[in-house]
Amino acid sequence: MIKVGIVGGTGYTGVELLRLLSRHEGAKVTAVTSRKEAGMPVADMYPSLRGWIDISFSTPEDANLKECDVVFFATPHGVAMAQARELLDAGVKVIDLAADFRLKDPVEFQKWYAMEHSCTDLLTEAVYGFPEVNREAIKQARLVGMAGCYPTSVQLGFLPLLEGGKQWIDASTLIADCKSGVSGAGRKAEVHTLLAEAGDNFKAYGVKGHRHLPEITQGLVAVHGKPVGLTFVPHLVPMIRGIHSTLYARILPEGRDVDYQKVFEERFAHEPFVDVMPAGSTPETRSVRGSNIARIAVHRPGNGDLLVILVVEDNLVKGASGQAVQVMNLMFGLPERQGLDIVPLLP
Ligand SMILES: NC(=O)C1=CN([C@@H]2O[C@H](COP(=O)(O)OP(=O)(O)OC[C@H]3O[C@@H](n4cnc5c(N)ncnc54)[C@H](OP(=O)(O)O)[C@@H]3O)[C@@H](O)[C@H]2O)C=CC1
Ligand SMILES: CC(=O)N[C@@H](CCC(=O)OP(=O)(O)O)C(=O)O
Repeated sequence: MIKVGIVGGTGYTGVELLRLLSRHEGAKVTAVTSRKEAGMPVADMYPSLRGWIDISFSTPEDANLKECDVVFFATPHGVAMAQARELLDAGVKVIDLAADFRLKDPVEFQKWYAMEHSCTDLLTEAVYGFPEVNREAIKQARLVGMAGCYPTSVQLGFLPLLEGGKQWIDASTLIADCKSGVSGAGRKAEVHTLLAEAGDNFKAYGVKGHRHLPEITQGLVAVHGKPVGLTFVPHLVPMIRGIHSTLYARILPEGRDVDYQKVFEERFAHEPFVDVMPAGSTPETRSVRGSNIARIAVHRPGNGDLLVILVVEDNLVKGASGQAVQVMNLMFGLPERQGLDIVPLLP
């Protein structure tokens, strides 16, 4: 049984890890931290976990994290990089849900996250937590920087079109028009996520530049092997969970005769958590709610030169904690689907 520690167990991704791991037959949560709620039983704060999780929050100092086999950081950016070295030296594997180990270039990290990277020596070793591209590297990794929520959906949608340097679409004019539910902003109190601000409202943000832009670009360039130009516009929509990404790509003459439905179906045929829907489908965020599945539909309106790819995921599951459990399974040689065979929740 893998002993799991979670730093930041009171936040939305932390409690989602607790929910998923409570049913995992190969792993047990032995330590979970909160600075503000230390001493409180997890089930007192989250009664949905009564009968499933029987431990209390500890301070990060008291949590005996070095006795775990793996520690998840479900914390704000900057926390994992301060503790990763010590845990790795103690033989503990580390999975960071924040962005500390996503960007390979520390200068880019400082530019987008407004903080200096405190352990740049680990950036080379860290593996990007995106199984559909990095599965083999993840299996060997001690340290994984999980893909972000928007970056997971956008990269999944563009992957089959760009991988291996394909020249079917104009890679310099990609567009990702993305919408997220408010749980994407975390549980901390902020004015813009109040019901009276975010409810019955729909707005774009980060249009000038969002911190996920360099992460998505880094990933797409790595699979394409050539420069990529992306316009990424996130929006906040009045729902709790879910991301809906509408992606646009201009087809080049070389790509006019390609059967894109077939390309997507073949690319993801063996992926346990990516569902390519039948031609003409319009996936809904509620069709993946609570599950680790991303659903994709490919459209070519009027059989013209523009491809429209629709991707939905649950930001807290495939966009965060579910994908992190998928990565843990790979790192420990467990079946990839273990603990993640979940039917989405409707309505
Ligand atoms: N929400 C989402 O959809 C997604 C989030 N992520 C990333 O996951 C991480 C967590 O996000 P989310 O769960 O939404 O955040 P929340 O704000 O909901 O929770 C943050 C958690 O971290 C703890 N924490 C805060 N500061 C520190 C610190 N300095 N040291 C130790 N613990 C700390 C908090 O508890 P306490 O203060 O009591 O210690 C709390 O449990 C973030 O980096 C986020 O970017 C990734 C993908 C999707
Ligand atoms: C709605 C909302 O605010 N979403 C967050 C992204 C979610 C998140 O926490 O980002 P990571 O995946 O990088 O961890 C944002 O735009 O900053």
